[in-house]
Order: sequence, then structure tokens, then C-alpha cells
Amino acid sequence: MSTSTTAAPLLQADGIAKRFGQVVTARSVDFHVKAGEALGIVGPNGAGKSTLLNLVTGTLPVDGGRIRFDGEDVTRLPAARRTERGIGRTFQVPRPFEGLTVFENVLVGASFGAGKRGREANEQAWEALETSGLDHLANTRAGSLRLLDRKRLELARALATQPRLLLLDEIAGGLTEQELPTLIETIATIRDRGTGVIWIEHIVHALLQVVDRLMCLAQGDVVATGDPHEVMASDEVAAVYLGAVDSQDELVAEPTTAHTEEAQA
Ligand SMILES: Nc1ncnc2c1ncn2[C@@H]1O[C@H](COP(=O)(O)OP(=O)(O)OP(=O)(O)O)[C@@H](O)[C@H]1O
Repeated sequence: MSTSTTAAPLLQADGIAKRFGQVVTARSVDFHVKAGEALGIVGPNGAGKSTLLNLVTGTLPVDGGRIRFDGEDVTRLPAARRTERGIGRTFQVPRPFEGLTVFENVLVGASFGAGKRGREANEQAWEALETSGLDHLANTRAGSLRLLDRKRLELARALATQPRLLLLDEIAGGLTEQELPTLIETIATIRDRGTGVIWIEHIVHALLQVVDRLMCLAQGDVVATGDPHEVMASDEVAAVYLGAVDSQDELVAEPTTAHTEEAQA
């Protein structure tokens, strides 16, 4: 658990708005994260979760609202400048440089993300590899890694930029139940060292083992936010997920109905 949750927010996002044509991915979203705190984000597919991360990193511009990082207004700051300030991220689909070794991949993060050179970049890359539990595979070609190690590499590449805020986009996706505990432990360690973490994840039980607060998004609106277990138990969140299940059921139900009518005819 975080030890510094009474501190001022590291990241403060107010009234964040974003739309793609008719699709509203953020209506007026407020959230914050403190140093040493982990915020989880859940919500059905298409809720706007990844887009929200892209707005925080600066990969996409906001349509409205304000983002402050460590007291500075970064709303209009280019993505590279935000990385330099200490906002790092992993991507939903890891895309390492397949032909480079694991170490070389992480060195790229230390060099271009954190702006380190020479020995300092090397040390930073090693530290990121050790934290991610990937140091034993430093000389392996990234293209030959299994999924868990690709995820670890994704994490190490982000850590090599020395983030004070780490954004994780479905880092546990696709992993087996046996593979989850070490990854969960690693994320908790990073948080406990004082890094702010925002973690988007569909594997809710993994999320609940780490996050201090949870926010549920649906169609660009915050449905609930607060204590993780209370949020997951709330009627509002149940309705959102039930809605998603209902619409899937409808899709499944159509052919069944048609089949029954056919049989009766
Ligand atoms: N660059 C873009 N251009 C147009 N529409 C986009 C773009 N990025 C996202 N969208 C749309 O915005 C909506 C929200 O997408 P987003 O990826 O943020 O959702 P999500 O909550 O992360 O979903 P998932 O859990 O499936 O990853 C979707 O309808 C998506 O198609």
C-alpha cells in the first residue's frame, strides 16, 4: 500500500474532454494520482480508457480540460517533453525492436526517453531490467521472447525513461494465471518506491491486488471512483458491465430465436 497518499497530486486532470466525430471518449473527466499511489481504470471495451492515457502522455491533444503534472500545466506540452518531465507508459500491444537484444531495446528507452548517455544510460537500462525481472535475458533477441517476457520488456522500456508517473495499458492482458503474481508484485514494488501508477486492466482481480483507488469509465463518463472493492461492488458499475453482457447476449440470442422460429415453421 502507498505510504504517501496524503501528498499533493503528482497528476491532476480536470474536465478532460475528447471526441472522435460522434464518439465521445471523455465528456468531462476529473482524476488525480499521487506519488506512490496506484489508480486503476476499468470499463467496457471502447469506454475511452486507452484514449485517456494518450491524452495524459500527449500522444493525442485534449479537446478541453487541463492536465497538471507536478504542479506544471502540461496540457499543451508535446509528448516527448512530457516523457522528459517523467510521464512514462507501456502499450497494450508490445512492439519492441524485434532484431535488437532485450538490453538494446531498454537502452533505447534510457537514451531517447530519459536522455541519458554512455555509462549512465547503461546503468539505467540495467536497473530497469532488474526491476522488471528480465536481466537474465538481457542478450536475448527481443523477437524470440514469449508473451510474459515481452510484457516485462515493455515495462522495462518504460522504466528506463525514469518515470515518476507510469501508465500501464493492459500489461497483464493475455497472461496465464500462473504468470500474473510476479508481474503484480513488480508493479506493487514500483508503486511502493514512490512512482505514481495508472493501470488500465480488464483482469480485475489482478488490478485489485495493487491499486489504491479505482475509476470506472463508460462511454467517456466516470461511472464510479474510490475504494477499489466498493467501486466494483457498486450498482452503477454492475449496471455498466451488465449492459455490456446484455448487448452481447442479444447478439447471441438472435440466431437462437431465428433457429427456434425455423424449427416451429
Ligand atoms: N484515433 C482514433 N480515431 C477515431 N476513433 C478512435 C481513435 N482512438 C479511439 N477511437 C475510438 O474511441 C473509442 C474509445 O476507444 P479506447 O481505445 O480509448 O477505448 P478503451 O476503453 O481503451 O477500449 P478497450 O478496453 O477495448 O481497449 C472507441 O470507440 C474507439 O474506436
